[in-house]
Amino acid sequence: MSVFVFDIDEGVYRGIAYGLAQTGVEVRGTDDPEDGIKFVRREKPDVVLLDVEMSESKGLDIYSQIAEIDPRLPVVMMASDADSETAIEAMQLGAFDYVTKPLDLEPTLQLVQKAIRTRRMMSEPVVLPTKNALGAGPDQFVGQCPEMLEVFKSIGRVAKQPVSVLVRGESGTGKELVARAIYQHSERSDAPFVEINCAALPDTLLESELFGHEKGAFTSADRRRIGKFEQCNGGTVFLDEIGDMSPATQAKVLRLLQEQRFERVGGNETIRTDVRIIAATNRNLEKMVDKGTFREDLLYRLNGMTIVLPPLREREEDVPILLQYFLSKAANDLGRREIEGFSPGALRILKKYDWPGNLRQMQNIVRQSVVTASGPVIVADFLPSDLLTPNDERDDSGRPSESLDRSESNEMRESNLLSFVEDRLDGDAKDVYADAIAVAERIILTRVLQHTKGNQSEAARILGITRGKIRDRIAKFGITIGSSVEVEPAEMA
Ligand SMILES: Nc1ncnc2c1ncn2[C@@H]1O[C@H](COP(=O)(O)OP(=O)(O)OP(=O)(O)O)[C@@H](O)[C@H]1O
Repeated sequence: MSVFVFDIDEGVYRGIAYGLAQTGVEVRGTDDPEDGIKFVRREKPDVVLLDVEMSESKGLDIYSQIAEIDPRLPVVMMASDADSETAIEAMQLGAFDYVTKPLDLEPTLQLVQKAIRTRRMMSEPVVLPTKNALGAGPDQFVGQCPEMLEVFKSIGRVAKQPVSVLVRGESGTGKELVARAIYQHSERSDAPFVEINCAALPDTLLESELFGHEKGAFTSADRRRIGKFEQCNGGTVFLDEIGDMSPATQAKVLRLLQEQRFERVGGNETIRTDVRIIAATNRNLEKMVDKGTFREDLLYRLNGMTIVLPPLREREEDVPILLQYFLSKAANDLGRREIEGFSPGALRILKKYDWPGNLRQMQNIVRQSVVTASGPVIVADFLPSDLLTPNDERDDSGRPSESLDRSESNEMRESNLLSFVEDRLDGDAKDVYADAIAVAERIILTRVLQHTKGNQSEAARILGITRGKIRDRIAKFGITIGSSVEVEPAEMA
C-alpha cells in the first residue's frame, strides 16, 4: 500500500513517513501540485493527503483533478482552519475526511490507517478460488457446499439491482465479504464503498458519523461535519451490526431509505443523496421487533433482499478446502511456504471441532498453528489448546464448561492421544512411548486441574499423586492456571 502527500511543508511528509515506517506502507510526497497530479496518475497511490492551502489558489482544483483520475481514491484534506470552507466543500464532493493543522500525529495516522483499510475493501477483489491459486493473491470466497453456492447465486442476482441488502449470519461467517462482493459486482463499483460499524460508536457519534452535524449542534461540535451519507453520494454504505443502532438513528435511516433525504444533526437544510445500503447483523431482528427495540418498517425496508450465511458447523464439506485456503494464506503471509498441510490426526481434530467463532476463528487457529509448527506438516500437537477441549465441554461462549458427557469426552481424549501416536507413526518415529506418556499426562492433568478450578491439593487427591509431582508437571508442560487452565502450545511438543 502507498500514501502520497501534497504539502508545502516537508516536515508533514516526513512525520507521516516516520509514523508509518513500521507498517510497510510506502509514503511519498511533493510540494509541487503539477508533479503531484502526474504522480497520482502514473503511480496510483492508495491514499492521498492533500494540504488545502496548496489547492486554495485554485479552489478545489487539485482535489477535483485527483477525483477525476480515480473517484474511489480516499483523499484526506489537511486544513489550518477548522472551519475551512474548501475542506468542507471537498468532503461534500466525496473527500474521505479532513484534519486540522498543526497535525497531531497519532490521530492523523489513525485516519490514514482507516483510509488505507477503506481503500483495501474497495479495491481488493473478492473472487471465487481456483484450485491452483488457493490462498495466493486477493481475498477468496471459498465454498462448495449447496448453501454457499446459493449465497454466491444471490450475490450475483442482487448485485446489479438497485435494492438494499440485509446480510445475516453469526459473527465471523463472512458478512463483510458478502458486502464487498456485492459492491464489487454492482453498477456502483466505480464509486466509493464506506463501512460503518454501528456497534463501535456511541449513539450521538454514530448519528453524526452517518448524517453529519452543524457547528454548535452539541457541545463538542466545534465545526461542521459532513456525514458518510452525504460524502458517499453515488456510492455504497455498508452498515455493519445494524441491530445495535438506536431507535432515533433507525428512524433517520428509514427516512433516508424511503426518500433519499436527511438533515445534518442540528441543521434545517434538507440534503439529497443517492446511496445504496448494505446492512449486516448477527442479531435476531424479528425478536428485537417483538421487544420494540428494532423498527419493523426498517426491517421490512432493509429486507429488499436477504442473504443468510450458514454457520461454519453447517458447512462440513467445506472444512477441508477452507483449512487448506487459510493455511496457504497464512504460510504465504508469514513466509512459511515450506508448510504443506495438516497431518491426518490434526485434520481429524479440526473436522470434529464445531467452530463457535466461525471462519474468523478458523483463520486465527490456522495462523497460530503455522506460527507454532516446526516442520512442513502441522501435527495435532501444534494446534491451540482450545481445540483439544471437546465441543460438549464448552459453554455458549466457547469456553470449557464443567458439564461433561463422559463417553464423548473419553472418545475425544483417546482420539487426541491416538492421533498423536498416528502422527508420529506417519513421520520419523522415535521415542514414541515417552512422548505419548507425556501427552497422556498432560491431558489428564489439564482436565483434572480444570475440574478443580486450579486447586492443586484437590487435584493431587483426585489423581493420587503428590502436590510436588503436580507442581513439577505444571512447570514441565507449561500449564497456565488462570481463570481457565490451559497448556501453552509451544510447550506441548
Ligand atoms: N467463505 C470464506 N472464504 C474465505 N474466507 C472467508 C470466508 N468467509 C469469511 N472469510 C474470512 O473470515 C474472516 C471473517 O469474515 P467477515 O469479517 O466477513 O465476517 P463477519 O460475518 O462480517 O463477522 P462479524 O459479524 O464479526 O463482523 C475474514 O477475514 C474473511 O475474509
